Amino acid sequence: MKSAGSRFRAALEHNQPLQIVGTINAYTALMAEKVGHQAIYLSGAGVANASYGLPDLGMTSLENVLEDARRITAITETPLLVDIDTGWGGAFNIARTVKEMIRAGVAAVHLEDQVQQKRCGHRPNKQIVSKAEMVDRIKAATDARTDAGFFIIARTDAFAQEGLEAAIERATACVEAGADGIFAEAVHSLEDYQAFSEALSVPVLANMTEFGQTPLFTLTELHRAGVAMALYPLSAFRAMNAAALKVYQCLLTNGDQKDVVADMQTRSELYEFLNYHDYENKLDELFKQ
Ligand SMILES: C[C@](O)(C(=O)O)[C@H](CC(=O)O)C(=O)O
Ligand SMILES: [Mg+2]
Repeated sequence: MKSAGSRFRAALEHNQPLQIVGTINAYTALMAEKVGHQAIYLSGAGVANASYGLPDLGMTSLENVLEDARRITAITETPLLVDIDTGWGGAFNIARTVKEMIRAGVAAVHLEDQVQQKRCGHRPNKQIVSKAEMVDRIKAATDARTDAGFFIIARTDAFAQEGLEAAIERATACVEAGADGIFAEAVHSLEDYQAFSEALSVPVLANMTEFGQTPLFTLTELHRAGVAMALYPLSAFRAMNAAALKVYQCLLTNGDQKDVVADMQTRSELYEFLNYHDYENKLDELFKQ
């Protein structure tokens, strides 16, 4: 079996752009895999929000994110991209983060140039570290690779503060430092993506997060702009949250769930994704009366 990183590289080669979908937990990863997605994502915001009920402000740790990543890699071979925020510290911490991610069966990570007290990329008043410091982060990450296939994406949040040219310059420096891909965060237009992809020799990632700074471009539009990876970090999570809220409100208001049963995934659908019957048959076979 090829390493997770090599599987990610293969998926990237065969899908242009490669859709990378957020899977907030192991079960949603199973659903994404079974409907045919080739790459999945563990969002930093998602771990903070869903697993800890916290905002995406750099409050979760390496161990917190690893725990959620391991649950996903234990159940699916679909390559997983993980958001490692700022890498959780200096060069040695970043090296340890990369090694632990590889050990956990993760295929790829993105490491960003915000200060440790980071914010969501689509919020105002983000602060970034110097280009030199970001290059050091990337060098620490690429040097720590214990699997040559492991895919390291440098994310730059520089566009918001410093504009397109400076952001491309920073991205170029990250590529020179060994980054395998560039995540151009919170850019505004297809022309911006085009400029990144034309200037860089590595695949560019576009973040199609909803309710942010970037319009929700189609896959065809992104392809034309030279984008290689399209990320949907929290799309399913946002939809799940709205559905759950509706159920909680309905139970309170109506005193029963009849009005929302039609919105629910059925027991048999759930069992299908879980391969439930295979497990049950095995049990019957092993413990025949
Ligand atoms: C991609 C991201 O880093 C994430 O953690 O999922 C977020 C997504 C979001 O908050 O919409 C980001 O873009 O900063
Ligand atoms: Mg994030």
